[in-house]
Amino acid sequence: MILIIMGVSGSGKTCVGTYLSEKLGWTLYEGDDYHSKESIDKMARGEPLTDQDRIPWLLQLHGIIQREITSKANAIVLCSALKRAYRQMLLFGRTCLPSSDSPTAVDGVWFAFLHGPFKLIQERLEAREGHYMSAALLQSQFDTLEPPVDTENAFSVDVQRSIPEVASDIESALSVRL
Ligand SMILES: Nc1ncnc2c1ncn2[C@@H]1O[C@H](COP(=O)(O)OP(=O)(O)OP(=O)(O)O)[C@@H](O)[C@H]1O
Ligand SMILES: O=C(O)[C@H](O)[C@@H](O)[C@H](O)[C@H](O)CO
Repeated sequence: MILIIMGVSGSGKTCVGTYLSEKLGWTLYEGDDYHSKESIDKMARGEPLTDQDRIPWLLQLHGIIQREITSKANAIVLCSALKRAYRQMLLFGRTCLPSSDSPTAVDGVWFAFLHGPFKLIQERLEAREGHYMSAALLQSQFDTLEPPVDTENAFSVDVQRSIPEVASDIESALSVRL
């Protein structure tokens, strides 16, 4: 089973993913670790990434997902995956381009979409310390976001709850899909 935890910056991907990885013993891949230095510097300057910035990053994560599927492992991948085309690229690599009109899924790969009100996520980002991503980029994240649809093997999780509760909601959603 591959769980891709997605959502805008500040939605809680790292906190919830780390909590779940430790609880379930699943391997955790933090998508931020695979951004280029140029992309990180760009975000640190308060500039949103473009599709071109994200493609090599998404293709790296696609390679990881493919490898984990082949080894029949359980793993958690943290990736904003804001656009449907990005999610298709995570699943199918370059072959998904141009993105098809009808998104498709891969058996055993699920997207947990962390969602919540702009103001709450903004407050959490503003309180976060030691991270290059500024709260000033949050609006561009919401502007770019295309919430996943059911045919993408996706489910939504409300982040207006504690980290353990959000994690428990993800576990419950997965348990009825296993
Ligand atoms: N459910 C929650 N309840 C309270 N605080 C939370 C919750 N989820 C995340 N936070 C806090 O919000 C901030 C952002 O969380 P986190 O870094 O996990 O988000 P992210 O989606 O990984 O962000 P990015 O994509 O920028 O890395 C952190 O300071 C974290 O402690
Ligand atoms: O797609 C993007 O714009 C980035 O992945 C952001 O969503 C992340 O929040 C960034 O990696 C900081 O962690």
